Amino acid sequence: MRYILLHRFISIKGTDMEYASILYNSKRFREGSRRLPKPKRTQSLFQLLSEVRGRHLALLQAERLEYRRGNTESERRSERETRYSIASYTTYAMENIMEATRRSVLDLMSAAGTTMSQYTVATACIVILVGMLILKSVLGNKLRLPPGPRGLPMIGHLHLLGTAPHQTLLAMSQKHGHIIRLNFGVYPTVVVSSPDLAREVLKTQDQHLASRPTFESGKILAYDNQSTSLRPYGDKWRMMRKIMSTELLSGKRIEQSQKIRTEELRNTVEDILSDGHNGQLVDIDAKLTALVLNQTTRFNFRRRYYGTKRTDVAEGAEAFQDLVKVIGGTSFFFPGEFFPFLKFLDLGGVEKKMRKLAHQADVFYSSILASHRNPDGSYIPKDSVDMDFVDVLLAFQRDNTNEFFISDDQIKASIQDVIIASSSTSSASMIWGLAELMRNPGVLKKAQQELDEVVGRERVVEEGDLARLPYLRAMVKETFRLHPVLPLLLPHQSDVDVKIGGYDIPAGTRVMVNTYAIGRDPSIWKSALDFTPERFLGSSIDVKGQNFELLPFGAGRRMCVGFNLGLVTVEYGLAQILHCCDLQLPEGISPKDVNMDEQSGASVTRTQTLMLRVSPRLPPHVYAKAGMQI
Ligand code: HEM
Repeated sequence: MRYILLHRFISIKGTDMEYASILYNSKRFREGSRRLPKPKRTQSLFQLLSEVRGRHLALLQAERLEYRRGNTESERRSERETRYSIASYTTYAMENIMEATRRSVLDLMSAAGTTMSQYTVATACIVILVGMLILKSVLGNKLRLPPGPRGLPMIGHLHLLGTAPHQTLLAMSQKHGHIIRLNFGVYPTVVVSSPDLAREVLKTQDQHLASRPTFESGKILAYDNQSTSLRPYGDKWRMMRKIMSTELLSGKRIEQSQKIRTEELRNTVEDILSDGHNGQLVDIDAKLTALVLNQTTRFNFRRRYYGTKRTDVAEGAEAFQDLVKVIGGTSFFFPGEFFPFLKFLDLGGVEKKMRKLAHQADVFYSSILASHRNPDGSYIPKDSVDMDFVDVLLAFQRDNTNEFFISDDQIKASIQDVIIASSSTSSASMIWGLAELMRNPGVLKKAQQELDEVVGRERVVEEGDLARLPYLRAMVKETFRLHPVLPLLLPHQSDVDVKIGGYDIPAGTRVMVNTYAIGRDPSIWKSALDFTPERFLGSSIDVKGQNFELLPFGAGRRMCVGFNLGLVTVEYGLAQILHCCDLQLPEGISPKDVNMDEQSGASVTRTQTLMLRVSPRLPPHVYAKAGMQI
């Protein structure tokens, strides 16, 4: 406390407070200070203060540099140890400023009544000044925090969130306003729910809010939060993001991978129609999940792990499918995530389960890396069109001219990132779209009519046709509006004190944008809860992060790096299925009975599996021409 109060008059800035508390809480830091010699009695308060200030600022500067580099917590810790001596001196000096101040006061008292020396007068002035500054920082620095519901001691508002937090937060914003402040365990969190506030977070203040919180689950499951999506904002994050956007997700690479998308889609249509033969119900969730996972793993490391009738399913397919199922079924909600001081108890054994899962996943990622390193030490030539994402990362690792080294763990974290980020989102979006179409047969009919008019019935739809299918694309936007699969985006975190909507948001606050609430706001959207793609026809509203009323991929620095790929995957996938398949609800179920209940996991999905009757829509020779055996 003394450290923090003194800190405030040495350098009064939010981020510094965060660094200071990290340092103050470090055990080695405090131990170090005890080993240092006592201050000289002759050292004046002035001398002590200026020395402390110099050393203290050097330390803060170094700490800031680490933050800017985007180092994870363990990387920051190890670098901090090397600056241990500066840190310990600072604490030692802080302790002794108190001592010097006490001595000055005693001097002042003993000087009273006798001749006051110049030194005593100056010291008295400083003591008064320091006292005033401390008082100001304690009393005068009242923050204007956003409103919010009353929370419970310790747990804050965690108990209110339920199984679909975005819905609870929408209800709270209707009661308390478009910006609310909550505590999730020990973490203060601000949630905004209007386009204007979203713009402030993701555009105006983007620079200060582009970091991510440190997740306890990410420490275990994402190699100490080393994935692009979880890394703190800084140089290392920038480097990984650049590799992803230029090497993996550039327009050219997406175009080159069109063949993979087409082949996998045709396999899926074949599979769906074969399963639906004789009026059998088809598990659409399973088919679309397998589709996107095959597209993703082929695109990133040339393997496919799903497909019952095909021979090119890779070795270890069962292990991969099990892994995906376990990740999907694991709850990342555990007490240690919100109360780090309870972590050692591992209540419910969740942490133990996560460690087992992390080990299982690591074995799989290690095998992918091994298969990309030829036994004779040769590699796929740089700039070859056959290079996949893992090849690109390994080439980067070998190139020692780069500013940062990419470790194997970092590559594994990136493989996991692309698998989770691309598959769970794209398949869930397609399933939501199909469920809405089954609830709205008029929209389904219009979308299929457009396909027949533009593509006809003598060939199957191609990715190049999408530009000429405005209704289908409007239908996809409407799906994103009502069913954003990451409705709160990923949490952002402020790294300095900022203002949002006129409220003070102290450094270290987690900030979320409720795109679900924005998408359903009746003051923005007419008949907000109806599924009406027509609202986007002739409208300039897009999903590319420029229109803050529609943000399925976020906006700004942390916007989804794969949004182009995600969008084309969803549009092309839906177009192909709608064009090739006649879709019917199970007998006895009417459109209004289609259940739209939601559950939150890696992304927001339907609670019920979408089961449909499916039959061919096109003449048999068209499927044969496209290489499908129907
Ligand atoms: C329909 C499909 C997709 C949707 C709806 C979606 C949505 C999102 C959203 C909302 C975010 C968080 C933005 C924020 O925090 O402000 C995000 C981040 C991310 N997405 Fe996607 N995404 C999709 C597909 C993909 C694909 C195909 C990839 C490809 C690899 C991908 C990779 C990522 C990554 C790496 C991040 C983290 C970016 C960062 O923190 O810098 N996503 N996505």
